[in-house]
Amino acid sequence: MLRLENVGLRYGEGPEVLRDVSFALRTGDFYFLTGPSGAGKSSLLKLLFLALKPTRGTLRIFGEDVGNLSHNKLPPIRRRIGVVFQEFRLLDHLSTYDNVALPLRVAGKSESTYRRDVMDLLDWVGLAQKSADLPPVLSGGEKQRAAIARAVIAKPQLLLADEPTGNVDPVLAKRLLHLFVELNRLGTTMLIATHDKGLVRQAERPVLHLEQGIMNLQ
Ligand SMILES: Nc1ncnc2c1ncn2[C@@H]1O[C@H](COP(=O)(O)OP(=O)(O)OP(=O)(O)O)[C@@H](O)[C@H]1O
Repeated sequence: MLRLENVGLRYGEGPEVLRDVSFALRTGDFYFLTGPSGAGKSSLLKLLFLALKPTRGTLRIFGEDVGNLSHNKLPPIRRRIGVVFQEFRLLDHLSTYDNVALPLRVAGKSESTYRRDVMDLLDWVGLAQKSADLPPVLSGGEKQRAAIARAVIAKPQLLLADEPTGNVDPVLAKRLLHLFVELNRLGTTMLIATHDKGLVRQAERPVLHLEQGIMNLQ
């Protein structure tokens, strides 16, 4: 479902921050992405979410050579991908409920078909009491859980998550891991960037490790 061959990335005229990265994910895979700060994890996730294009090499997602696709071909591919951004990117003028429901609304679903699912998911991530609140009054960990709920609500084919447990305590991290495992069991391919060694140990999934832009399978 996703294949990188000798992918390189540089920002402007700067040095390469990803160098000859090659790996493939098959449908149903569950990988962690680790590496020290500045290794290139977020940059790699941005490539996979089509926010950036490789400066060399090839990147295929869902069979499409996305490095060479025109901009108007990208949105339908993006809609098949759920993303948890490191900085959450919630919409401040929408309630927590409306933020989480957004991917379903954008997909043209009517509220009566998803209201129960959104409330159940908010309940699972411990935000049922906050469903009417706007993001600016949520704590960092609450925003993170809302961002995760929004990324998973539409059961995407691929989930990319950047430090999804960076702002929550170990008990909540375990609960969120359970959510990712369940989503993966239902067919979503997972790539989760994390510094959380406990999370990686508990999940017992393979690890892609980036170091100065070079990737190794651990
Ligand atoms: N927009 C940008 N313009 C120029 N350089 C950038 C940009 N974004 C990231 N970089 C550089 O790319 C390199 C990799 O950064 P990236 O954010 O991908 O690392 P990371 O592994 O996700 O780090 P962290 O764990 O701290 O989030 C760093 O040297 C960073 O300074």
